[in-house]
Amino acid sequence: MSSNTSSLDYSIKLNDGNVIPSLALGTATPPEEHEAVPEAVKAAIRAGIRHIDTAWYYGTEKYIGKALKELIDAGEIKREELFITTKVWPALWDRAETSIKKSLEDTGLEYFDLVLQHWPQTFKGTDKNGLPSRPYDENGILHFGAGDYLETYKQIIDLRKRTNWIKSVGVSNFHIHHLKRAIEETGVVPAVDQIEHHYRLADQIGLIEYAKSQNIAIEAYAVFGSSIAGLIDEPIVKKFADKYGTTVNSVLISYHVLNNRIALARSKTPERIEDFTVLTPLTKDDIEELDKAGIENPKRYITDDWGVGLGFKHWKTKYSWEESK
Ligand SMILES: NC(=O)C1=CN([C@@H]2O[C@H](COP(=O)(O)OP(=O)(O)OC[C@H]3O[C@@H](n4cnc5c(N)ncnc54)[C@H](O)[C@@H]3O)[C@@H](O)[C@H]2O)C=CC1
Ligand SMILES: O=C1O[C@H](CO)[C@@H](O)[C@@H]1O
Repeated sequence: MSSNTSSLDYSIKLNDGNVIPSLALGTATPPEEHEAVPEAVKAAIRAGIRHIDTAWYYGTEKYIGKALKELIDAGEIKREELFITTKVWPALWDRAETSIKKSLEDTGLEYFDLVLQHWPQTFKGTDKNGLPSRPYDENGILHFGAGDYLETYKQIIDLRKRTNWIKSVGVSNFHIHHLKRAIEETGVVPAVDQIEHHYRLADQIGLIEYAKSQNIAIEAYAVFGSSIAGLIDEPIVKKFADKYGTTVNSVLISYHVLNNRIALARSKTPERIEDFTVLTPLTKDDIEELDKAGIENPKRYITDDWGVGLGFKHWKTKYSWEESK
């Protein structure tokens, strides 16, 4: 690896032959920050990032679309140079076509490079605003188990055959048993599994090994510790940033990129987004040290377990457990 290698130089060939850039800008942004999304997307693309991760659920697709249109119209970038991912949310589990159509309309795109099933879960009903988002009832219970979760993956596969909307098909938050079932029942191995992963989430190691055995690429989310940026101030991360003269953002991204995983990273600050592209040349020993620290002190930031068995045992979400059976 030369000293001027950048995380932008890394990409992965998916099991369907398509190539995915190893670094993506994440866009799961709180509503009060949606207006900042176009500038973040523009900053990312201007910094050389070619991969944008979004989802119907995030409500940010029209803001992404605005930025893309501006850059494409100005001749700064071509659509085919970008890799854009969307996802189908569990409340739309049996309406993948509706979901993807809306995502296409909002982004103004003609196709997505990757469409993921967001969770191996199905929700019933709508929220208090009438939206199929997180449909908690008046007692604060989220009713899930509306149908067979695999229906969503099957519908996305079918849509790829019937339309020109989708290049690659994948899943998110699937554990080993979900992946096995998806492969057995459809014969289509997901191109990626997008999961929470960082050095403090040691319980993903088995899943990652299984994915590798099936040639499923791993996309890591919450690489900075999600919305609370919980990993940014960790002394061990700072230590490696200081050792290599880089930033904590660069260390946390490089941990994945150097391990052949895709890192999804979010910020609305252009200077930080530029730091995402800097590679920290972590050695095998550095990575082992990070892994060891995580095994000793594990942490999961996204606690929407919804009974899908991701291994997080310490969080009480308001769901009706009975309905998941
Ligand atoms: N498939 C799924 O279920 C999920 C997918 N995702 C995807 O992954 C992306 C990344 O994950 P996120 O949860 O957004 O979190 P993240 O781990 O990328 O952290 C984002 C937060 O860190 C802050 N931050 C970044 N650098 C910082 C610094 N140097 N100092 C202080 N704060 C800093 C940002 O302002 C933001 O609040 C999402 O945006 C989304 O695209 C995220 C969660 C779940
Ligand atoms: O993608 C997602 O983002 C939210 C929170 O960041 C999470 O619930 C969902 O899976």
